[in-house]
Amino acid sequence: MNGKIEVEHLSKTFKKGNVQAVKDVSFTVEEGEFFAFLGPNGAGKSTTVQILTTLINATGGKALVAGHDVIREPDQVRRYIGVALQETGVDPDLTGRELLELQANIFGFDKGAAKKRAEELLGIVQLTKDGERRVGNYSGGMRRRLDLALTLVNEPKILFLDEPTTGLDPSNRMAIWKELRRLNEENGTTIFLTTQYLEEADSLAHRISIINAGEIVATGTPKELKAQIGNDLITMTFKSKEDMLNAEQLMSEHLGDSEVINQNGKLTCYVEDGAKQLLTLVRILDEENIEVESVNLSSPTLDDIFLKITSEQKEEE
Ligand SMILES: Nc1ncnc2c1ncn2[C@@H]1O[C@H](COP(=O)(O)OP(=O)(O)OP(=O)(O)O)[C@@H](O)[C@H]1O
Repeated sequence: MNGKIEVEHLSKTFKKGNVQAVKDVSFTVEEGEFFAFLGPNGAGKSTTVQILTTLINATGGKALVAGHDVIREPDQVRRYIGVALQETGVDPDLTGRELLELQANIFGFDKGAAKKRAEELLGIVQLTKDGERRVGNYSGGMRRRLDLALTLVNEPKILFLDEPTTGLDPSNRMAIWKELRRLNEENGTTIFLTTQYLEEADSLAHRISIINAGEIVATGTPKELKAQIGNDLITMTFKSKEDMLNAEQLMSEHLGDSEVINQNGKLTCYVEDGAKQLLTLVRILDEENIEVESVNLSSPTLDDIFLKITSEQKEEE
């Protein structure tokens, strides 16, 4: 047994609607690695998690989890993994403690051991004082923390988390982040996490793959990904839409088409020598009497990379 995830040319087409949700995806997650799958709604993140956790079958390619084939040896795979999916159906009438004890029973703990494990896990996810409340009355954040505790009952070697913090307030998000970091660092748990939040992937993961429309479009450490898009980022806003469109044209002529992105009323561009380019651009716009409202020069964040890669893809399509 190893704590690796090995994926080769994985594809999934849903017959219903003929949707190709995952297209020829390959990656490896090393034992003990914290890996994030980052992508927008509908990118194929949940589908990939469902395939890797044996809940649905791929229509092409191959995946090994903990050294076992997800299609031929699903029972072996399930022995070593923990899964927290986006929607979990639990009985709302049971208390948090009862649910944890039930889960421990399913994993073969006897009554005493199940009680002990439930107590430990309630402590880890800071739900000890809410353990006797019915899960139906838990808040969203409490539910997520309970979901995480449920996945930890059998001390999985590999943990799959599908958007574990979506919709949570900052303090609940921080509590989950802290626990995930601890599991990865202290227990050596391999973690595969999907997220739409760039700062989440940036802050937690050793490596990130960006997935868009079923395809991996970039992979690297957060630092490598940031380095991919050039040194500096210039952002400008304009007094009017007309000025913005004219500026877009002029800036594209100066910098080359692919370098200027028009998004949410702003123009952004990635350049090697930010300060020098900024002066040139302002001069060009001024000559044409285009009124610039604000100008900003900064280093790129993961957010910017994501925007750049996905907008390049849209252009290709
Ligand atoms: N059971 C299904 N039948 C048909 N199409 C599906 C099914 N499940 C997912 N899809 C489609 O596959 C694509 C990928 O969906 P998926 O849920 O994997 O994306 P996601 O990245 O997890 O998005 P989100 O962040 O919204 O959860 C979408 O177009 C979705 O509509």
